[in-house]
Amino acid sequence: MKTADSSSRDTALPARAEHGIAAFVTGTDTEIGKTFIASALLARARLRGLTTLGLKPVASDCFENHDGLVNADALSLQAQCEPEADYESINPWRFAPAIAPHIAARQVGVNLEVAKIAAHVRGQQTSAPRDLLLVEGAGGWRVPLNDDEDFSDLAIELGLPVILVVGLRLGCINHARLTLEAIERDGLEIAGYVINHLEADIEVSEDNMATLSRTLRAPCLGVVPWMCDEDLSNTRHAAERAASYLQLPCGLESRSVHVVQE
Ligand SMILES: Nc1ncnc2c1ncn2[C@@H]1O[C@H](COP(=O)(O)OP(=O)(O)OP(=O)(O)O)[C@@H](O)[C@H]1O
Ligand SMILES: C[C@H](N)[C@H](N)CCCCCC(=O)O
Ligand SMILES: [Mg+2]
Repeated sequence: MKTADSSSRDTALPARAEHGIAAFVTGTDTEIGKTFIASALLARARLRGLTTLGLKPVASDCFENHDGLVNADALSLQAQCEPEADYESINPWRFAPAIAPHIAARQVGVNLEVAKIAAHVRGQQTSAPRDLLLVEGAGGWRVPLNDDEDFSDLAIELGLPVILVVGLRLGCINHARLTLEAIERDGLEIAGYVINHLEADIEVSEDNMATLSRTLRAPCLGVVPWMCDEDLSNTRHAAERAASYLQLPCGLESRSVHVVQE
């Protein structure tokens, strides 16, 4: 049984997005919560009855499992895909070392190219269209893919609006402002930013957040608290919990309704 938002019970099917929304997820740095927030946004969409797909087209820091080389980010995004998506389509380019992807690729003789990666993403959009598609980069906005192209060029080639995840720590105000300036200068729409707490409590966090809100001229899609280890042990549950602090981008929030599975 399905229930509409604000706990009023309603068996009607959720309002579906008229057109799918796709966005590129970048961050103020590496390890600041892009995957965590992207997974939470996908979880929010899924819980509202929308179809979802999360892609991590290029990943370094991969490990071997029974399926071969896999990456934790891609697995986290895969867990939020509705309907399910196969691993290969989520993360076709994967490299073991936990280093910058262009260097990891070069070490094994692979040249990462925007045109090929963009073609893969477009192929997914066409063959498996979803209400919400999120494409996660790696590290920050200007991380290279090769000697001439950056992850930002991939977002530009795809013409995707950008979601900026701001990892709340000392230094993030500068990183967030510079990143938004760069995205604007690159001519892309900013779908919004998310403030993600990287510690239980940082000094003057309210003042930092007020400064971010004053200086980042973009919609704030949410402020996600630091979650303790017990909450993170189940990644699907953690994403669903974080989802409650977020709004979906690009008008998707108002085009969907909360659905509770019984
Ligand atoms: N709000 C939070 N509460 C608790 N842990 C968090 C939170 N946000 C992120 N983390 C943890 O911080 C680590 C880094 O987050 P995440 O992997 O999402 O970073 P990233 O920006 O995607 O990194 P990369 O550049 O490697 O893709 C992960 O272990 C994640 O579970
Ligand atoms: C391995 C790591 N966690 C990320 N996936 C890749 C981060 C690349 C950062 C490159 C840089 O800006 O120096
Ligand atoms: Mg990540």
